[in-house]
Amino acid sequence: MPTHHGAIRLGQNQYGKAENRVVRIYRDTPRHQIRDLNVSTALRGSFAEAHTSGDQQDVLPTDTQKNTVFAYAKKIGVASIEEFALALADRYLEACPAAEGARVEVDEYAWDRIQTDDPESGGAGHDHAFVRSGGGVRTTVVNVDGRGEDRVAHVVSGIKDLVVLKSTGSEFHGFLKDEYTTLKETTDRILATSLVARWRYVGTEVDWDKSYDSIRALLLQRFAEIHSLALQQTLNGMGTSVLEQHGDVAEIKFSAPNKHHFLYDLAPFGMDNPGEVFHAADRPYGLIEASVVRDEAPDAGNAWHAIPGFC
Ligand SMILES: O=c1[nH]c(=O)c2[nH]c(=O)[nH]c2[nH]1
Repeated sequence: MPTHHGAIRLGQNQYGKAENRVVRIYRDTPRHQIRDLNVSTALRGSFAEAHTSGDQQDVLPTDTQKNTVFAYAKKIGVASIEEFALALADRYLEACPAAEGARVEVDEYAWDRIQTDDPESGGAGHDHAFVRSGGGVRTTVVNVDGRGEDRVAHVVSGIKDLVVLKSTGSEFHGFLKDEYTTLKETTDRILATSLVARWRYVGTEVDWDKSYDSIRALLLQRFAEIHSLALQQTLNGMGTSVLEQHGDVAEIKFSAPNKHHFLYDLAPFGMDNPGEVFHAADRPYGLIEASVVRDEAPDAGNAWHAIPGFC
């Protein structure tokens, strides 16, 4: 048995209610609106006693955190996931004096109106029937430290599960080779990924929905436009465009599995295969992670606290 020296103490900790699935319907007119959320909350601060002696007097229960999410969906509504998360974080810090910081993560699932042939809808879709949209899950992670004059708020928003593919316009060649290299060089391959992108805002005076729609559209546009020499180069190009066009974004991080599509060998069946039939390999996948940052960006502080999956 090795001998270990030194005192043993409680390390970093936080606690909250994960994955509150709250759906807010706006039904003030016959044309309903929906905001469909997955909200996770966590408090950090002076909670040592809860872990050591088991004294819970400073602990705002996770059950209360959950109730607050649902109560706030009614009380203040969901103007945007960022506004909702910021309001919740401030509320938890007000309600729980021992908390020094609050982290609220919100995913939002988008719904489209179902298109019917009803002439009255004028092609604008049904008033109260929806179909879940593909095309990525909107995310935000809000961290608020302190209260009043000492309050510091960080917002990292993003998109995940954005599955995109180019059937040409992607090359990969000129790479380093050793005795284990078998990969063939190519000037025409499929490029596909399930993108996660998260970007950090400089402040909180942002038109959140507009900014999200614009960055999402820009990411897709640049993925389509950039003639890819590697997924790395595509990600850097996408991130650079976001920072160029959005002065309120300090940095953007990507995590992108390279969803390999291998040309299937049809020669045994006497057929050629000029980029037509592929095996979509599930795993292993190349995992490409990159961030693009603005030199003079303010310090990230706790902005990336407990966001896994990025380098
Ligand atoms: O876009 C790519 N980047 C890589 O680093 C890589 N490595 C590899 O085998 N294929 C690819 N494709």
